[in-house]
Amino acid sequence: MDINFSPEAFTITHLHRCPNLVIKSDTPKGRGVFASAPIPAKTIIDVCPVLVLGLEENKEHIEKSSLYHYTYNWPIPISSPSPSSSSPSPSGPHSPKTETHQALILGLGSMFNHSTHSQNVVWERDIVRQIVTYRALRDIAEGEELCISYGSHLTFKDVDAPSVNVVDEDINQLNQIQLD
Ligand SMILES: C[S@@+](CC[C@H](N)C(=O)[O-])C[C@H]1O[C@@H](n2cnc3c(N)ncnc32)[C@H](O)[C@@H]1O
Repeated sequence: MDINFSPEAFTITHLHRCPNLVIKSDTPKGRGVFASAPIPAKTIIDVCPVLVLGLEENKEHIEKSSLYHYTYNWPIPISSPSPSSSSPSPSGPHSPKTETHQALILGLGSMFNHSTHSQNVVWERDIVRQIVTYRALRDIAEGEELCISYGSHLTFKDVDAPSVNVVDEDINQLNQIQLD
């Protein structure tokens, strides 16, 4: 049977993965992605498909499993309220409303560790295609770890963080992971 690969027949997402990468195990952050050769700024590191989770399955199953540490916020556009609704949107009348789901990022996306001060990889979500593209933020030297930012609410103790006395409030902040 012939399959029609013309652009009109499918939504095509072109994939790229930078070849200059290795995974190192047993680092202080667990496994991590490292450069096996220099990577110039703006290089596409990986294009990763995502698995968007339902709110219920995330709460009932994923949050209770080790997959919890591999999920990231994923905004889903929701339909706007009826024009007769009297309550204005807090972010303005024309802002699209979203519902925050969680998504499991496939490919290398789930292997990038967090760095607050040495982040060298940025990511971009494509909500419609359900893709995250990772790019080098600057030139990355051979041997350097490739790190993204998970944001400020971490679920673990950041091994890169300067050693200060952690107060209770800081510990409370370690209870949620999010990318933005
Ligand atoms: C998405 S996974 C990253 C891959 C993971 N290191 C592995 O071995 O599968 C997120 C987990 O990596 C670890 N991690 C990431 N960044 C870290 C950091 N800065 N300090 C300590 N642990 C980190 C934490 O255990 C976190 O829950």
